[in-house]
Amino acid sequence: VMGNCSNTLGIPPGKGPHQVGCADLMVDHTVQGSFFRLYYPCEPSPSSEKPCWIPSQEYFDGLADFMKINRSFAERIFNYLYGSYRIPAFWEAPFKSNGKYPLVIFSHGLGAFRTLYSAICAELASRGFVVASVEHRDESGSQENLEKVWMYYRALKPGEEEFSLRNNQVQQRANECIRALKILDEINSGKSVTNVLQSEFDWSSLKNSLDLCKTAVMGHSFGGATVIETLCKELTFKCGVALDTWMVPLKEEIFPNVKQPILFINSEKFQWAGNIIRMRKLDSASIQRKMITIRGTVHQSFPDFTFLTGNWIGKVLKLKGDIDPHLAMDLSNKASLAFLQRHLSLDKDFNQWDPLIDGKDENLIPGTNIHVMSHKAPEHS
Ligand SMILES: CCN(CC)CCN(C[C@]12C[C@](c3ccc(C(F)(F)F)cc3)(C1)C2)C(=O)Cn1c(SCc2ccc(F)cc2)nc(=O)c2c1C=CC2
Repeated sequence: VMGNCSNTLGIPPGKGPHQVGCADLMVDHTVQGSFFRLYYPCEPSPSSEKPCWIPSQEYFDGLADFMKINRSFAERIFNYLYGSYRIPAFWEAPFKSNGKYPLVIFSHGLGAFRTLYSAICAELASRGFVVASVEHRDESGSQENLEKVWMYYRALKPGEEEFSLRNNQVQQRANECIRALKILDEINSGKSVTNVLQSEFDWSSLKNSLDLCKTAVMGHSFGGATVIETLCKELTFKCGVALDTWMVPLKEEIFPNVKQPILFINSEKFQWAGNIIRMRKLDSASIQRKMITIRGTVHQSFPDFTFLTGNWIGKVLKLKGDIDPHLAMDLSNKASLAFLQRHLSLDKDFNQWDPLIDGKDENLIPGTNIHVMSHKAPEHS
């Protein structure tokens, strides 16, 4: 793990009643395996510490590759800027057994990895969800794999057809979300699981603690496309929350097969007409499909970076929008909680935020800010 991660400021902790713990599970090193970080309601445990936000140096290398910058230069920059941050959760704190919790599977964006959305995952866990943030092995992220051989983000080869690569990747990503669900289903029914990572966490303490009838899938950008692909493949997922979705990897012919409710939460700056038009093709008279846009946000307003960079650098690197990042994250999380309560039939008080699902807030736009010509292009065009 990294050096002195002294900075507990930065990423905001969950606002709900539960303390949050986190633990990593890697079932096996093959591509058939599964690797995710679990965020869960935990017993107060002063002895546990909050782990570093970036688990190991190789993640900085993965980020450097992704951003096409020199690795050693990036390592120095990232260590200086981000090396000291912790995530708002207690490492391997004892699981709080308290009835059955609903489950959310989270899918990260292109070039990202399982720890970068901890503000979202920790908030949900503090509200009484168990959240599995999957680490995808489709070479769209950076992660440890195959006996610690690293599979870095793979840039497109010249001439490689982006769509077929991305569609294959989104299928693999969906399968990884479904595998994580299956593994948690086995743990829930008391099956013992071997964790290839050194971990003191007692995974058997999760036995009978998940209500798998109340399962949702959530994701950012490429992870938003993964939400749609996963809903299509696995009906156990009752609904989806898609954050600033990148619709490019998806085949439109699967859209009629998606039967579950979806909440699209978009940033103001990332979206474009073609992408919105494809989201609109998922509109349905019979299945609830909602869309809201958060004023003053950018694509990176959803991952944790948005909290960790000073205003000046954050704006230049487009990691921050004009809106206060805490306010933007609050609106996104509360709208998500209200939508999850509605479609997982939870008996909580998240329905207090129902107006946000309809964009009723001064910092929200119902639907989108992108003007999409509503008429269809003439057939003969
Ligand atoms: C030139 C590279 N070129 C690659 C195709 C474009 C790179 N890019 C814009 C970036 C990510 C950026 C970023 C991160 C992190 C710092 C840091 F300094 F804070 F570390 C800075 C700057 C560079 C903003 C995106 O790809 C945007 N994006 C993302 S970003 C997900 C992510 C990745 C790494 C993170 F650390 C946090 C979040 N996920 C997607 O699923 C999709 C897209 C676009 C379409 C689909």
